[in-house]
Amino acid sequence: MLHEDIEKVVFSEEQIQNRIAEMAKQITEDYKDAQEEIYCVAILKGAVMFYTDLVRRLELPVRFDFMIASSYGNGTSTTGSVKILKDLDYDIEGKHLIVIEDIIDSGTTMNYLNKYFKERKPKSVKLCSLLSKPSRRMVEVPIDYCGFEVPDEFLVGYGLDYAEVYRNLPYIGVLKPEIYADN
Ligand SMILES: O=P(O)(O)OC[C@H]1O[C@H](OP(=O)(O)OP(=O)(O)O)[C@H](O)[C@@H]1O
Ligand code: HPA
Ligand SMILES: [Mg+2]
Repeated sequence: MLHEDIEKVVFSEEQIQNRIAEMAKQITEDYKDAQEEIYCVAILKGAVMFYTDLVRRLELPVRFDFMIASSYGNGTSTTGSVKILKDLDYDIEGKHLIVIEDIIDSGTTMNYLNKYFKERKPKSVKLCSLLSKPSRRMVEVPIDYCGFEVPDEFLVGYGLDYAEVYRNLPYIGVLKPEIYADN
């Protein structure tokens, strides 16, 4: 039903948490002299776990903001069309923005959102993603802080879903092939 559906664990809870601690240290160092507060924007739902674990380790004054963007539906490849289901709460003009994502896969979502952010004239925008799957990239997306590069496998857990399930796993893994509806 949950753990039983996992074929293999790709990153354990401990590996994820250790890497997040390193990333948070780096970000804290990079922004320590920033005069203004930092706007940390989670791209939900996938980024929920990573966001909350990362921001609590940042030793910086940050503001929370959330966008909800969706493009995968119930499948394992992008539909190519990104829907914004919730917009930012704040006006980001002149602000430092750190965009926090769970995964950059084809790059479609972040390519779309990058244009959207730039139109709103922030002072700076950096992208922080726990995972990157470079072999699937359809459009180039520069990642400023990347947790792990992953091979071409559909991953679940730690925020990542298949058909909205498995987000609550504390680790990241690959499902057994028989779980996929299109098999
Ligand atoms: O680089 P891409 O190919 O665009 O894939 C990455 C995006 O796909 C996932 O979101 P999804 O649309 O599944 O929504 P979710 O966050 O609610 O799961 C993930 O959280 C990223 O936002
Ligand atoms: O590998 C993935 N797993 C879950 N959601 C995703 N969205 C893009 N890539 C993935
Ligand atoms: Mg998803």
